[in-house]
Amino acid sequence: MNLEVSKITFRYQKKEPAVLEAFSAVFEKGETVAVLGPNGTGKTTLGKLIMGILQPQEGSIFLEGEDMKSWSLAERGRKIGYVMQNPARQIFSTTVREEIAYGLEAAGMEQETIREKSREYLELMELSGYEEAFPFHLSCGEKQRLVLASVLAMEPDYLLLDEPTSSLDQKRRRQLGDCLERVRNARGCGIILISHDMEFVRKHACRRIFLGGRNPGVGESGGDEYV
Ligand SMILES: Nc1ncnc2c1ncn2[C@@H]1O[C@H](COP(=O)(O)OP(=O)(O)OP(=O)(O)O)[C@@H](O)[C@H]1O
Repeated sequence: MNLEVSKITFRYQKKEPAVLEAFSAVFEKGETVAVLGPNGTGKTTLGKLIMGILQPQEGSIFLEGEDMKSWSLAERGRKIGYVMQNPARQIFSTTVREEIAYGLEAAGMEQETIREKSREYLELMELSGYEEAFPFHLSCGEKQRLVLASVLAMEPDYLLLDEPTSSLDQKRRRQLGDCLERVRNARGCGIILISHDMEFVRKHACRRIFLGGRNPGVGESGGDEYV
């Protein structure tokens, strides 16, 4: 059971150097893999390729052995919950309640289940009481937590989190870390964590992949891969 990125090459412009060249990686269910590297080394690009927002010029991405090339964004999104680097970009409803319910409704869940899941995940992200709030009036950290709540509520097989702690205070980072451990342990969720937050990575990642060569500030561990 895994998500396999196989020899992908991607460039934004034909004549420019490739951001990723023949890049391969395997992300197993039940493990948290951190994707690290200096600014501009292609971490967010890799996330967008996995989600199908970008298409590689070469190579393929397989989910449980199946090439996702022809999958729609929605099909990928049901399997892989994605929290963008700037989560405000993925909020489009006019209330917090509608935002979290949107994906659950699209997945055909009963209204009662939607209410229960919304309550559970808003509470988990400490957003109870914000149900009628206009999401664009929330603080950065609250928006990030709303997107996390919406994505977690879908209980996807994989989570792809691009800088999920960037707007969170220490307490919320800890809560997110605990929550990721829970979804990994309880449901065997595979977690891909794009992050510069080394404390968070050290604590929660089982394995680390470095883009753009070695990162001397980090210290090596047995499972590190340098690409
Ligand atoms: N839409 C785009 N068009 C052209 N070039 C782009 C585009 N998006 C990103 N790039 C370039 O691709 C390279 C990789 O960008 P990317 O955002 O994937 O890096 P990153 O490792 O996530 O960086 P950071 O750590 O700063 O978030 C950078 O040189 C960036 O300028």
